[in-house]
Amino acid sequence: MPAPTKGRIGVLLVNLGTPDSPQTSDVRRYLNEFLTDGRVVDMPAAIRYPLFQGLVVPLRAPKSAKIYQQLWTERGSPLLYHGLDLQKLVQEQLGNDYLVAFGMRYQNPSIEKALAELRDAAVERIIVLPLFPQYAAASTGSVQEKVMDIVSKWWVVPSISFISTFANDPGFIATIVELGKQEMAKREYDHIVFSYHGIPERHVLKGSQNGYCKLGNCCNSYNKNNRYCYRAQCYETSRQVAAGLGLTPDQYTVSFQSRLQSRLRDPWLQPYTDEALKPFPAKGIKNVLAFSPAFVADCLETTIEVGEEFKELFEEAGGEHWQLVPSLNTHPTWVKAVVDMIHRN
Ligand SMILES: C=CC1=C(C)c2cc3[nH]c(cc4nc(cc5[nH]c(cc1n2)c(C)c5CCC(=O)O)C(CCC(=O)O)=C4C)c(C)c3C=C
Ligand SMILES: [Fe+2]
Ligand SMILES: [Fe+2]
Repeated sequence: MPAPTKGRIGVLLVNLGTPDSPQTSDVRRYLNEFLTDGRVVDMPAAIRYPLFQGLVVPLRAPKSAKIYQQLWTERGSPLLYHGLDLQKLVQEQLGNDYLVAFGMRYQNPSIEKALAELRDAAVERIIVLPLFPQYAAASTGSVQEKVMDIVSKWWVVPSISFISTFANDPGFIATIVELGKQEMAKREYDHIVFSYHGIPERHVLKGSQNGYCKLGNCCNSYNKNNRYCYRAQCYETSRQVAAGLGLTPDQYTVSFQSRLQSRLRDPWLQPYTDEALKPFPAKGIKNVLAFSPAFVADCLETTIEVGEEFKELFEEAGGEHWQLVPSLNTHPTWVKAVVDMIHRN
């Protein structure tokens, strides 16, 4: 009997999500879905839903909508169109043996729709690449949970694998180094900042395997004990990029941004970027180059928070030049890095 012909391999690229439009109603819908995810806000559901849907989101949505209006382009949200462009380029390079779909964890295009495309094409197996370089239970973990939730309800459950972290992937690092070198060729910088999306310290401790991670020196090396520790991965990405740029440890700072202020005042990973940059000018650091290596595409957290808000804070503190390095977006080295990760999987 002839062996069945080989099927196509399904690839699912997933990013976090963005509102359908910058109107308050769409931002509210997005934030409601995002902030009631138990992996993002890890409170009991009986408190999380009324607190966030009833109080936090209604207050936050109009303010966030104004920021999204600043970010929005003719093509819509950068996180979305860069994702769709990446999908197209990766598909072209992988060729017809693969089918590449793109989905968002929150809002659209949904993961349900993207997975249905792969199922309808009868792919042989599925490789899922959450587009978060450093594993966090709130980002990568949430995508994994959602994908497993959906696929587990299919009558035929295909083989499925996840690329859970690429914090030190050579192609990922090489792209950031290339982008950094381009900026460093234009002018001299006194200092480099690697600003990562923050998470509550509690999330790091909850994810600590064998009690290894204690928010101390444990994260200073990246090893089999802290492979999925978000903080250790952020340091690892920074070390690798710094090595590629020929920086010594005193020439760069690793810090964390975007903390969700709450009355609970639970600590997030520190130092906080907005606080870390303020003393720079007084120390003679007047020109700063800032990287956002937790994001593979430009979004609110890079363009607005790092590119505009931190720049303003830095200048208010006496700084002269604050420059954001653009995200990887569809840089050819990054597209190839994604293709290589899929081939290796
Ligand atoms: C890099 C991966 C991300 C992690 C980890 C993460 C954790 C996390 N985020 C929030 C709260 C918010 N994040 C928001 C925006 C946002 N977050 C990520 C990525 C990670 N978040 C991205 C790519 C974006 C940008 C989306 C875009 O449309 O451009 C927002 C919304 C913006 C706002 O209203 O200010 C919130 C809120 C928490 C609480 C958290 C971990 C616990
Ligand atoms: Fe976030
Ligand atoms: Fe750690």
